[in-house]
Amino acid sequence: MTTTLPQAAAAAAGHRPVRDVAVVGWGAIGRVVGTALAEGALPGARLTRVVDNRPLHGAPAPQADLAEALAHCDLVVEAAGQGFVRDLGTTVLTSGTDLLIASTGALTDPELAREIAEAGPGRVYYTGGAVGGLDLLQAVRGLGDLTRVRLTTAKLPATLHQPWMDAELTERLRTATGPVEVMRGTARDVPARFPRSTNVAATVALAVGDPDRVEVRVVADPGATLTRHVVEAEGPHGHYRFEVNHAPDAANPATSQVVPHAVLRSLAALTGRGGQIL
Ligand SMILES: NC(=O)C1=CN([C@@H]2O[C@H](COP(=O)(O)OP(=O)(O)OC[C@H]3O[C@@H](n4cnc5c(N)ncnc54)[C@H](OP(=O)(O)O)[C@@H]3O)[C@@H](O)[C@H]2O)C=CC1
Ligand SMILES: O=C([O-])CC(=O)C(=O)O
Repeated sequence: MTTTLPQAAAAAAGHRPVRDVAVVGWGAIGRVVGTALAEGALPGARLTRVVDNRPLHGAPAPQADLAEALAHCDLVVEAAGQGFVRDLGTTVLTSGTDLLIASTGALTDPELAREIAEAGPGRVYYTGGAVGGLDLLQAVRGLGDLTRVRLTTAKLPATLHQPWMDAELTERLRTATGPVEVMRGTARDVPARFPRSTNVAATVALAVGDPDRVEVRVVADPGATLTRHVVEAEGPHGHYRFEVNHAPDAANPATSQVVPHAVLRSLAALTGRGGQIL
């Protein structure tokens, strides 16, 4: 059994402290992340509690409410949805617990973004999730502002249907035989309209530093058996294009299969594991 030492003592003894992790949201992302942690996939982290709206059977750690989870962890992985970040993100941080967020779309609300940024002593982190190239876009900002940033997301129509859509758009999605543009906007307004499908826009905005600068197109494509995200950016020092095509999760095709593995990669960095590309 691994023993957790207090951080300072562990550092003095040359040991890396083991992070106690609670996963909130036991769905397409949380289930893979939590199972991997419980199986010891990440030596610097262990699963201590699982939080979900529904009663769980066979989870590899005790199910708990958030208060109990916070008493048994020093890091919460949010894999629940934007609502959790909005309602309970600051609760996690003010308890002194770090928070790794997947539902970055919640941060497009400027007031919440400010509250989360100012809350502590816990620290907030964001996973890159389904998009890549964010490290480079952040680095490029050191040379000056990007002048244009665009994200095009194409997904299967059923994953993009929303309660606010009118009958005509709903019918166009249902009967689409080719790509249908369902929204054009910015990373400020798109993630709130597609809360389970376009957090990537908000994540690109976090890398770029400005949600209003990121132009977003959301396309429903019956041929998109792979979910596609294309990030294009340009500035005085160069231009950049990152395209990813992901297999969707079988049970929840709104989410790409790679996302829990992006979360695990974020966790590996948080545990201070060497040999990481940061
Ligand atoms: N950054 C990125 O690239 C991506 C981010 N995401 C974000 O991650 C979230 C989770 O994705 P995914 O795992 O696919 O979603 P799933 O719907 O598969 O799983 C989410 C689980 O969390 C539960 N849940 C929701 N709200 C709460 C809450 N407040 N407290 C406890 N449990 C809760 C849900 O229960 P119930 O269904 O009963 O509400 C469900 O069991 C998405 O909603 C999205 O915001 C997703 C994909 C990519
Ligand atoms: O998983 C994906 O491809 C993207 C996604 O759902 C999101 O950004 O919310």
